[in-house]
Parts: sequence; structure tokens; C-alpha cells
Amino acid sequence: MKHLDQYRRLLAHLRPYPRQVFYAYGSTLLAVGLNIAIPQLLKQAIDEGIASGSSRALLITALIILGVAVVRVIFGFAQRYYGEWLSFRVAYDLRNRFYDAIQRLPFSFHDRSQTGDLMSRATSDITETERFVGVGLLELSSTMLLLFGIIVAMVVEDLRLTGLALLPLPVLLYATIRFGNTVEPLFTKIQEQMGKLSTMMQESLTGIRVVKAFAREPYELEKFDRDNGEWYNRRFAVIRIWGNSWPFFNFLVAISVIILLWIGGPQAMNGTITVGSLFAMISYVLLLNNPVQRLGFTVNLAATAVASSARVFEIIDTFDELADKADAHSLEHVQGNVKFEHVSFAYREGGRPTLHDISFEAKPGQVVALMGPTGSGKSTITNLIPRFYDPIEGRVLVDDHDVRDLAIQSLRQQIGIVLQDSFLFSSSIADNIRYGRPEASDEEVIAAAKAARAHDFILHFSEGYQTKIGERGVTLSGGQRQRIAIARALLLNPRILILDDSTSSVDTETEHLIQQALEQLMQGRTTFVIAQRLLTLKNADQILVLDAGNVVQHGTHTELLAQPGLYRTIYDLQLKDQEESLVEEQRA
Ligand SMILES: Nc1ncnc2c1ncn2[C@@H]1O[C@H](COP(=O)(O)OP(=O)(O)OP(=O)(O)O)[C@@H](O)[C@H]1O
Repeated sequence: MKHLDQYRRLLAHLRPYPRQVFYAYGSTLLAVGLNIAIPQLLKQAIDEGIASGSSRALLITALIILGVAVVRVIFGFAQRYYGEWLSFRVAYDLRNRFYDAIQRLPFSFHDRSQTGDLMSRATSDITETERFVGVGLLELSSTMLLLFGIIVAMVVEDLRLTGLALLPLPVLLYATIRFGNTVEPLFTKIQEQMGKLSTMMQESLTGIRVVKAFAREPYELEKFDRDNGEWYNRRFAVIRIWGNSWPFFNFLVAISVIILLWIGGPQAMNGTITVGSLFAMISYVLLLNNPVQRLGFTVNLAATAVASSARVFEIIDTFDELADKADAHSLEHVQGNVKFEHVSFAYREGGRPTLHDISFEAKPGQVVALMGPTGSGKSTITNLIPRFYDPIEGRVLVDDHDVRDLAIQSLRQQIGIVLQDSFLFSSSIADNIRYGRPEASDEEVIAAAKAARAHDFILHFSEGYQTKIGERGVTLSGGQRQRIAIARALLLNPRILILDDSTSSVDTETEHLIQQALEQLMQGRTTFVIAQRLLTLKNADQILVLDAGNVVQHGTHTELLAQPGLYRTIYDLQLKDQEESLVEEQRA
């Protein structure tokens, strides 16, 4: 079978739990054994009780059947209990491994992936997989065991009659396998569609303000309805195949019964076999009725699990191209020297380079301002320092170590990042500030917030530092969020800093506070700043002027202003206006 490897891999998830597997499968085996015993008991009741008129034999058999039924209930419970236990445990393990992969995988992976699709794999696909690995697999094993046990019991009873009665069996097995192979690719399509729906849901939730602002709710609804309808059609197609198949499965069982009556009936009449024996044979075949009816369901589960687990494993197996080397060097005491040596970079392998042959050196404590038109590669340069991506040519060095030779965690712990749209988690303000250093004391958190000019507004909330941010808490303004992000970076006390000084969306008072906070943050650290403000540019030790991924000019504000080029053009067009307010600010 082509999916054998996939099943093997799924089964490997049961290996850590031998005790539970033993109980689950042990009770299944015993429950099946007891099921098979019942027709024998009935045979005895007929042949030794009814036929010979012994009510005592009948009573004893009835009591034994009662005992068997009670014990079977206990095994049935154990089977269910441990089956569910295994289901949830496998789901727990898979979900953890999936989350671990998502945390571990580099930016390039997240650039390619859609959040909604990943969410759908983490929820719907793992649920489909867990249902099979625990309960589904037990049920399938139970059916197979029962089938095998019944064949053996029937052969012992009467070989020739068994051969005839089970003639439809190969058809049943063939139809089951064919059914599984037909529905499996359909399930892959169903789960892919579910991924698409989740992506759409996630996007419209994230962008709900845009949807409402443009009054596009009807359009979004129609788009969603179309894809939801497609999901329904795909799901229904499977149900149709299933619906067409299982009555057919039951029909095959009915044929076996007919054969038994047709051939075995006359034999019982002429005494070749006993009536009890014929009854037992028919009971055996009828025992198959329920499992065969559920066979479609279990095969369905198996097929979904193959499709879904493939989607889960695809993420878990994704190669992490940025994984630490075996002999990765751990960065301990950093000076903060950052050097780019002939660095070229492309976001996609084989794609057009975004950066071309960039070289410069930032000495410890220097401020390097990056400026240039939108899309010129400013953020891309800053992405290479914490090794969010690797260059395609050249080297990025921190304190003369190629960042590819460093343990990535140790490198990133030395780098603080404050961007314009800093993300905050939905937890307390204090927890957000200590995100990079969970062990920081309350005093340190407060000191960082004070330096980031955030302390005062935090104290205005009734719960102060314990105020919850986000969906179940307060909504912070852009300027407040940025100052929390600055405090978060300050607490990390990084040697290298990456920040964006644009504060366009806030009032002048807040802008002033943010500037003060940023200046405090920059002190004594090697800083890369995506510069929008004249003051930042004037204070920078060096300015890299970028255009279409090339450094077209390099120098200080005074040097660059003195020569013709992009810097002077941008200065004339955008920055000159700030000169006046700067003079006023300095005067004040
Ligand atoms: N994750 C990504 N995947 C693919 N291409 C990207 C990615 N991020 C940026 N780019 C592309 O790389 C180029 C440089 O982008 P970058 O964000 O570095 O520019 P920027 O100078 O910071 O622009 P802005 O001032 O508008 O933020 C752009 O053409 C952009 O489309």
C-alpha cells in the first residue's frame, strides 16, 4: 500500500505509551474473543438444551452468556477509555511538535506560509489524525481481529460450509481497499479547502477595519460563501461515495446468510450438521454486520488521517536552513562591532536580489542611519544582522564572527529591535516589558519604563503595571505601544539596536517623548536606525543612502549635504521643513 510509511509513522506515535497500548489492545482482543464465544454458547443451548429438552442446560448457558456479557462490557469500557486516552495523548504530542516547528522555523518559512492555513493544520488536521490513531485504529484492529476470529471459528465448525459462506469476503475486502484509496485524495482536497477557509477567516478578522471602512462586507461574505460552498461540495462528495458503499457491504453479509441457509439448511434437516451448528454459523456471519457497517466509517477515518497527518508532518519536517551549526559559537560579551562584507541578498532562492554588494562597518557605539526611498532595502539590511535571513553572497560579521557561525539565540539576545508597528502580547504591561528577560525584577521593569517615558501613562491605568493589554484589556495608542516596545528593548540591555524612528502617527508631545526615549535607548549601543527625522540623521555617525538595493551614498549629514546626489534631493524635498522646527526645539 502506498501509504504504508505514513501509517508506520503514525503508529510510531504510540510507542512511548506501551502500557496504555497494551491495555487498549489487550481489552480489544478479549472483547473480540468473548464476542466469538457467544455463538458457541448459543449452539450449546440449542443442541444440548432445546434439542434434548434440558431446561437445566438452557439455564446454565443463559447464565454463562450473562457473565460473558458483563465481562464484555468491562473490556468494552477499557477499550474505549484507553483508545480515547491514546487519541488525546497523540494529539497533545503532535500539537507540541507542530508548535515547536512553527517557533523554530525561520522567517523565510513564515513568508511562504499563510497563518490561517497553519492554524487549520494545527487544529482541524491534528483532530482528524488523533481520531484515527487512538479510537479509529482500535476499531479497525477490532474489526480485523473479529474477521479473523470468525473465519477460524467457522472453519473449525465446518470447513466446506465456511468456504461457501465466505465467498463474498474477497469482494468485501477489495471494495474496502478501493473505497479507502478513492476517498483519501478527496480528503486531502477537503483539508486544503479548510486551510483556505481559515486563511480567509484570519485575513478578514485581522483586516476587519479595512473591510468595514470600505463597506466591503457583502463582497467578503460572498467570497467566503463561495469557498465554504466548495468545502461542503467536497465533503458531500465523500459522503455520497460512502453512502453508496456501505449498504453494499451489508448486502454482502446478507448473501453469506442466504448461502448458509440455502446449503446448510438441508444439511441440518438431514442431520449432517446439527441445528445448533448451523445457527452458530449464521450468528458468526451476522456478528460481522455491525463492524462491516462501520468499516466505511473506519476506512474514512484512516483516509482522513493519512491526508491530514501528511499536512501536519509537512510542517514538522520542514528543513530549518538557519539551524545552528554543530560547533556554533555562543556570543557572550559583545562589543557591538557590525560589518557587512560584499553582502548580496534575495528573499527567494534564485529570485532577483534585493541587496547588491553592500559593504560597511559600524564601530561599537556608533549610530548608523539607513535612508532611501520606500522599498530600497533598509529593513532588509536590518533583517540580516539578527540573522532572520542569510545572504546569498558575502558575510555579515558581529565582533568579527560570521553570524552563520554563532548560536542564533546568543546572537539575538544581544540585539534589541523596536519597529514602528511593535507587536505586544495580550498579557500585562509588566509581562510585555520583561518579555526578553523574564527574570527581571519589578524595579528593573519600572526603571526601563521610566527611561522609555512610559511610566507616567502606565500609572494612569487603575491596575498600573498589571493592566492587561489586548483583546481582554485596554487598547493602547500607537505612541503608547511604541514606548512599551522601547522599554522592552531597554530591559534587554542589548549591545546592538535596530529601530525605526518614524513617529508620524502621533502628536508632537508624544513624538517628543518617544524621541527622548529613543535617544536614551541608543546611548552606548551600536544602533541601526531607519531614519525619517532630520535630527536622527544629523546625529548619526554614518548614513547609508540606499536606492534599489544599492548603497549609493555613504557619509555623515554634513558630507552628504555638500555633494550632489539622492541625499540632497531627499533633503530638499522632505527634510528641509524639519530644519526650522529643529532650530526652535534647540532654542527651547
Ligand atoms: N519578506 C519578504 N519577501 C519577499 N520580498 C520582500 C520581503 N520583504 C521585503 N521584500 C521586498 O524587498 C524589497 C526591499 O524591501 P524593504 O522592506 O527592505 O524596503 P525598505 O527600504 O525598508 O522600505 P520601506 O521604507 O517602505 O519600509 C522590496 O521590493 C520588497 O518588496
